[in-house]
Amino acid sequence: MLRNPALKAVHAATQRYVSGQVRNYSRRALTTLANFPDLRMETMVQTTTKHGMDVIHDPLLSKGTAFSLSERERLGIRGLVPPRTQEMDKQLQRIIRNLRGCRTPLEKFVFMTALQDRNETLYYRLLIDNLEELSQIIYTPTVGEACQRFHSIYRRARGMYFSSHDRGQMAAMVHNWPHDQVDVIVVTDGSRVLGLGDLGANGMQIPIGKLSLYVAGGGIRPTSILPVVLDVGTNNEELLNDPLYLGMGHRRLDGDEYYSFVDEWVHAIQNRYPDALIQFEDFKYPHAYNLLHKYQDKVCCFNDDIQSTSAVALAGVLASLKARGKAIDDLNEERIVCVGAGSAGVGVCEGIVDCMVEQGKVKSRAEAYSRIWMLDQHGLIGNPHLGSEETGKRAPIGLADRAELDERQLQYLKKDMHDRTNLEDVVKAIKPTVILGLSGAPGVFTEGAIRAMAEGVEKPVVFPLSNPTRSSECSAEQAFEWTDGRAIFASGSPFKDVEYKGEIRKVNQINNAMSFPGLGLGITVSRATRVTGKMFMETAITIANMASEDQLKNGVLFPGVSSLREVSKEVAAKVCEVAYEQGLARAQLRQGVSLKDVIEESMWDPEYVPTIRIDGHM
Ligand SMILES: O=C([O-])CC(=O)C(=O)O
Ligand SMILES: [Mg+2]
Repeated sequence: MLRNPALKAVHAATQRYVSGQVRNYSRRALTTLANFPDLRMETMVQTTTKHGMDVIHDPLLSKGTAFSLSERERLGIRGLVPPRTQEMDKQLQRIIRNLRGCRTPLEKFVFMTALQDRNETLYYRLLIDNLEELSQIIYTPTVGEACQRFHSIYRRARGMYFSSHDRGQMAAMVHNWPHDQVDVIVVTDGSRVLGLGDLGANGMQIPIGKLSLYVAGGGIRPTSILPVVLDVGTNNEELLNDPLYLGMGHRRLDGDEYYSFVDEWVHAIQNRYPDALIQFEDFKYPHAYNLLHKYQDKVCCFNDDIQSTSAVALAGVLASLKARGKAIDDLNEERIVCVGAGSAGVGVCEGIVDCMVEQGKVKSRAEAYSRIWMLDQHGLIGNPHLGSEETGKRAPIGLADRAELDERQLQYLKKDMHDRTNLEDVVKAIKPTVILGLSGAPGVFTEGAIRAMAEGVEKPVVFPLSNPTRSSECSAEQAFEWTDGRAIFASGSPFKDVEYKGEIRKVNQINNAMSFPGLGLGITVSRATRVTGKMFMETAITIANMASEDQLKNGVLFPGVSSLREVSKEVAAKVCEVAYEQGLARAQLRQGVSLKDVIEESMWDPEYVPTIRIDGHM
């Protein structure tokens, strides 16, 4: 069909042009490129109507000092950059040296942002080649600090803001975004940024960081992503009183006003980008759930904190079963304590319950719920009508009104235990095999609780999953110390491996970053119309099966962040498979080409490609 001959013709034209055989780029090839924008990537050229400084100052076009002499000529930038053409490897050397010279993680963050604003190709090359080191800067944990300081370190526009004074205008505003093709949108209202609470419009760094991982880890193109903040105000007094704060200076909208605001935005986006995947990020409970339920059957969307966190936590628990010599479908035999009853906590536990039901070893959903003990900031979600005398230590009475618990949280209510029983007493009573932290409350995994857990089981599974590092429920060192080195450990933010009595103990990172880039890639490639629970369940199982026997024996549950592109390919292939199975995929399967090959081909890889200047009349 059109594709192959067209591809070949454009290739040949590029060759002739780049090698200097012809002065002008073939008009025919240009017309093809103009008509089929997708070909630009496959044929490894970038086209532009820009000229001179406009080329240099466009981070999507700029190659810095790497423009070839003939490109400098064609693009009118001869003399505007230093004379020596420097290849990417030399640029990387310089950048790395400067980056490592920064004193603090936040300085590195500012440095990386500046690079992204100058030259995105170089930024993504650097990120991909140093994912483990740099994801800790542009993503968790440093991104947390960058959000807290957003209004002090702000330099340059990126992403879109829709604020309370934009009501009625959003459908028009979306057209201000400069790209016609958008595949993935990450949106936050900044109401619960990681475990740091309400940070209002400062939350913008989160969508930006997540989308950088979509590009670096999932091969989505940098022109096809859109970071968004819905600025519905903030209840953070410090920000409200800070004259440098950049968001709306009023308290948060709530109730109908809030939901109709979000609704206007979703409609506006759907109007211009009907196929884009929308990732809801860092919305507080219960808004997170309500929005998910409102839109998940109507729009291609998901909630990262509820669903991706759930998939990776489930993957961790399943892999830990293997690491403990059990079968992956023995999940129903676990006793799981979950500290945290917000969007992430409830999401993770629902994922575990779904999986138990799917595995078919529980008689009912209620039985699956009975295997999980959930605590919120006041203690166990238990029975308020049991006598209170003999429970021991309890949270101060009167702090909480249990009426605030909703149907979802109440599924976990334990009738035979006192309401608000503290963690240590819960652990002593039930001897959990797994403890999950999704509370955002630093240090809530106390020494007493973890030691009590280690008394009850041979290999305690300890997963403090709150982000960033300072919100972690305990540190890796503490977990190994308190369990005599026996813990199987994973945290949401990275910790270094721990040396315990002369031996290395492995630290795993369970972060939704293992899941969302692959999911987005799978959705984009299959052009799926919806995101489904089955996709997340299969994602979890795929990730859980990635570690080798040897790795599992050594406490490694799955590959680390440095293998994110590999993990994403596997996840994407699975997501595609489910999309076709469920009849949600719109992309045609290509005869004789495996899904994995299609996925691999479609992943963007940051390399400099010839820049072709076209005139504005094309
Ligand atoms: O951003 C992260 O590291 C994971 C996440 O979604 C959260 O903690 O809210
Ligand atoms: Mg999040």
